[in-house]
Amino acid sequence: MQIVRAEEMYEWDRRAMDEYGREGYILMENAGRALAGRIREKFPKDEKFLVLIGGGNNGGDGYVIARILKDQGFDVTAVQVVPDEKIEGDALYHKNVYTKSGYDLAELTEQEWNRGTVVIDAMLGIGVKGPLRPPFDDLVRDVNLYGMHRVSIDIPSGLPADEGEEEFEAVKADTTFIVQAPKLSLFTEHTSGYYGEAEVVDIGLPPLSVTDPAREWRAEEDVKEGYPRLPASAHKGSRGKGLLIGGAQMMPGALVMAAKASIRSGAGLTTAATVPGNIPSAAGSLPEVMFMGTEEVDGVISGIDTDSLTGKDAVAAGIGMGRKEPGRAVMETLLKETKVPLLIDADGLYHLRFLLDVLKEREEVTVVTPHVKEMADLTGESTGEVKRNPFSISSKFARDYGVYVVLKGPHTIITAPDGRQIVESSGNEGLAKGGSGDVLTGILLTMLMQHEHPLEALANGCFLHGKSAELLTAGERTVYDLLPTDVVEGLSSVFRTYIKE
Ligand SMILES: NC(=O)C1=CN([C@@H]2O[C@H](COP(=O)(O)OP(=O)(O)OC[C@H]3O[C@@H](n4cnc5c(N)ncnc54)[C@H](O)[C@@H]3O)[C@@H](O)[C@H]2O)[C@@H](O)CC1
Ligand SMILES: [K+]
Repeated sequence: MQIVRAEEMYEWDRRAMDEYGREGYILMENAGRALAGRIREKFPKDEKFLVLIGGGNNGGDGYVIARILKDQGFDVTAVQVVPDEKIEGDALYHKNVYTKSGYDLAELTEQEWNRGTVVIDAMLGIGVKGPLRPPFDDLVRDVNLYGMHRVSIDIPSGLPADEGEEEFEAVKADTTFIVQAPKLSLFTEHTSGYYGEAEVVDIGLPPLSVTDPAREWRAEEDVKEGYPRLPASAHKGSRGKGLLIGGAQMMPGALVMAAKASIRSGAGLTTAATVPGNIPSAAGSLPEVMFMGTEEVDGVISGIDTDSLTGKDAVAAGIGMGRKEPGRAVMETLLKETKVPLLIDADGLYHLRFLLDVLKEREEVTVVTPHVKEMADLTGESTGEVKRNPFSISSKFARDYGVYVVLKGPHTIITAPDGRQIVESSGNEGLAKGGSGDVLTGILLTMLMQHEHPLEALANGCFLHGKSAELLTAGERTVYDLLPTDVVEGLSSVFRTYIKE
């Protein structure tokens, strides 16, 4: 499903009207009808609806919804919250249809606030700009104050559609019925909570009017269809030979988790390169993995034999390797000498910020997998800026350095060097734990070896990781006790449920 900025949504509407012959009032009728249909399915007939109608096309949707619910015998009070002269164009057309149907508009009194059980918020849509002006400022506060179920149309009134805005006041919806396509603010941390339970409603735009915004929200079906199948003749070479580099004397666990995740997600052969002192214990717990000692100074990796890169299908580096000086030279060597996809995570990202010019020179596929803080450090932005602008900041970094970016969070945003983006939303707060990222790195290493396109590889890898957590917490585990190592074991259920034919 495509994710749009407000201007892209307007462009779809414009194309539908100007190029594909749909009059604006017909689009509005279709939108309102589809939305009313979902409201009808969701709420029983004994609810008392209070529809708040604003002055733009969002209000126009409100008029259609109020009329259709009344046509169907629902108890609806409709209130136009702006003066008559503000209602124009398609919204005015539908206001007239509403009144000609014999339906009244009410004044918004204390009694109406108290009588309603469901408020339909059709006050402001994606056209909101700047701080709320009267009467919307008070109305938004009132909607949030009264104890009705709050249903927002398209977007909670007052909420920006796009990323970036820091200050706003908005309806805190319980349910939002989004028109046609999710907007960016559904995915940014400071705004997503306002949507409540969000559902996208298809309003039937002509398919040709829908242009590709190059931003996609992944659904389970996409993963199932796109996942590469293993040929019956699969051997370890066709599943991929991966190299993981990381771990320091005091941090053996990260590499062990990543290596285990890599083989559990289907790698043909995984080699783990780490400081020699860690190998006996790690090898004991992972008999399927090959181990290789690196050069070592003060308990951290200080050099790697570049021959070990030969014959590998992908390399992942940086987890648990520490931030001491010698690591930087190791990362520099890897950036220069790795001729296959190279994934950089964790402490590797710390070193990378001093090696951005080397990164820019690198020609082969490179993947960085930062969380918000690491992204902030890489780009020099504050964490607040990254949280508010995850789409554009990822996109800029990906384009500037020609890399794939996996910006990890409740909605992970995966960006290709050409700016194409996929949002993967599976997973839950049980994953917010040390070690989760290491497991993801192991999975992504395997995915990079098995998929033709890195963007697909990364999206599917994030899906496996997130779904594993979801399936586990739907069963024996909870978000409190879920461990990264459980997520590795949970991969079996994800493959069985979603991938296996
Ligand atoms: N053909 C179309 O145009 C369609 C429009 N749709 C609906 O139309 C909406 C967008 O319509 P509009 O572009 O008219 O925009 P809105 O309905 O979001 O709002 C525009 C109105 O809000 C006022 N406003 C903006 N910022 C304000 C602020 N800070 N304080 C107070 N008032 C403010 C403006 O003066 C204007 O009257 C979508 O969200 C969607 O609900 C959908 O029905 C799909 C079809
Ligand atoms: K709204």
